[in-house]
Amino acid sequence: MRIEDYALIGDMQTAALVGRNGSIDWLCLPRFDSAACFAALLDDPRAGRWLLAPADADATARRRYRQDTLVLETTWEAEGGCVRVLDFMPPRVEAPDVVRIVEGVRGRVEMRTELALRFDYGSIVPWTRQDGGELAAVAGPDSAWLDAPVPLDEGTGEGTGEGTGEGTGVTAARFSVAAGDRLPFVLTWQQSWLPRPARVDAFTALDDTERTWTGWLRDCTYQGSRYGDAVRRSLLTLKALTYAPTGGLVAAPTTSLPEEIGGTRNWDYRYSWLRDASFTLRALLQAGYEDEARAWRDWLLRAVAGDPADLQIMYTLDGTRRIPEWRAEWLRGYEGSHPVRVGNAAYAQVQLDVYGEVLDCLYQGRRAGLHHDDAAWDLQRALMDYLEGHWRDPDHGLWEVRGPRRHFTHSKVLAWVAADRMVRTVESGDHGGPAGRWRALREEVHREVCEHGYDAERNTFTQFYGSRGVDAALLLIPRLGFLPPSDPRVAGTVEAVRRELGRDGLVLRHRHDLDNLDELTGGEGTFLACSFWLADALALMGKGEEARELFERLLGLRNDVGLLAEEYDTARRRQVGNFPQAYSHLAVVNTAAALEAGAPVSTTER
Ligand SMILES: OC[C@H]1O[C@H](O[C@H]2O[C@H](CO)[C@@H](O)[C@H](O)[C@H]2O)[C@H](O)[C@@H](O)[C@@H]1O
Repeated sequence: MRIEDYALIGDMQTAALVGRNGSIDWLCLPRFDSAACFAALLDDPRAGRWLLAPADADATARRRYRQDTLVLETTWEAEGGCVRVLDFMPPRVEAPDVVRIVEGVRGRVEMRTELALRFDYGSIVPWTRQDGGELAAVAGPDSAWLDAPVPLDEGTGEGTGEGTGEGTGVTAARFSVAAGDRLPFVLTWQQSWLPRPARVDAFTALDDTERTWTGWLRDCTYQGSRYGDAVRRSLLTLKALTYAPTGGLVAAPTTSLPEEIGGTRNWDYRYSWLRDASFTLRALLQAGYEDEARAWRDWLLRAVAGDPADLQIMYTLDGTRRIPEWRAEWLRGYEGSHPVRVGNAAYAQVQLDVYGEVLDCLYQGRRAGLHHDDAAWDLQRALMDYLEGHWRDPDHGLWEVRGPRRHFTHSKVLAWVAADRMVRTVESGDHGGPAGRWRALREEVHREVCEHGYDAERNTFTQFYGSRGVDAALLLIPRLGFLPPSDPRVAGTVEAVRRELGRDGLVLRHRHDLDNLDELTGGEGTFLACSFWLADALALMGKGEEARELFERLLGLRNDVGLLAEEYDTARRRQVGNFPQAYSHLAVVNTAAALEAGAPVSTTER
């Protein structure tokens, strides 16, 4: 199945991907970054999945989310009639649950279900048994129960013709659903040494789940009407990527969905990047969500506590610093794209832009009315002190290139942002600090960037000092307030990005074939967030019509339930990269808000 054939359900601690064919092919329990118990997404059904669909192979499905919720509703037209399946994960009380309710709509439809639990990323077939009328499965630290309203044929699954079958630990059932029937299936997980958690009533859980999501969205202050639906779906998606117990945020709930089909640029995004989280929080703040911003700020204070020299660009959801990267060699990868990576070695990289991202986010939070205590300001000062001594260092840049460190122009621009936001905070009278020194630093960084990061002959800022390439991140220059949109260097850079990185109207983030940027082979799709940034830059430059056209084209790339991956392959016309990706969804919110307000404003003007 294509990446866009999946929909997301989640409980703000983990998430699952449900395929258009009724199969849940990805689920990590109990947390986003735990091992997957369904990993068919990255291999085939033998790596674990849960299918629930009409037995009729020619049945057709229509999907949507119920109102403003994460309850997925799939309506099947099949031989004999019509059925509806509701898939969701209720707000977590004791343990994670996946609930699937089958509702007969018309006539009588034959259904089938096949459950193949495969703990530890598809590698462990649990021991299963019938226990008090339900299926119980256990292996090592994991146990799970399937509470089903129909008799289950345990261990003798009929097989799907796709690799699962008798004797391979597939639990299956066939049953029929008549109009008016409502059949609830509940899968529950628990650590294997603990007793079975209390049973969840599926219908009560449905009400609770709907109430939770619609209640959350009721607090949204976003006013726009033209793009309101898209913005609400993106906000819900961003919220679904937050880890409620700590306030951390994952960049995406998946690992190793490839940036190029069949390629090797496959990464694990189930961690909290300071950059992605800062961007996300600015988008949520813009829509009035202060609680999330406050929770993340507290997460940040805990995660980065200590010496600012030890600041990492990413952490796990609980703030753990070490995220070793390894390969799940037994998984073939999405459509053969291997390796499948777990963990992310980028945690040890130096990416100096992160300081500017965090300081900008905290500055925006304060402007939005978020109360800041002295601990937050002390942290900001410590980060700024560190940056003052290190902004001249080479780094790996925001694209995390796995090659030598360089003087990335975007990283230096963000050093300017850091100094600028600190100066503005002092000027606003909120806090005290050496504003004069920071002002001088701001000047110095600006001068250096304009001297070394700009190629006058080509009239463009360059990816790094002396580089032949450009970088789509430079589209942010006017939005960040580094130069006004009317500056000819901004226009020149936007032109250069379109010329050198443009693909069918969208943009790559950079080119891999110039300057030996990294040691990896193969390419990647156009980067969706950067394509939104192009729309922002165009609007700022007074090209509102072009910006709107591009934005609406980007909205058209969302799947049938409004979701976007990280990238889009314009040649194959399909989404690529991890899915759904916070970067892409927060860009929907930011660009929509800016376009609906007339034209985007720089983050300093908001
Ligand atoms: O493709 C290169 C890099 O891709 C990942 O980084 C990207 O994802 C991060 C999370 O969304 C984002 O913060 C960063 O800007 C992106 O470039 C991956 O994590 C890296 O290891 C990889 O080198």
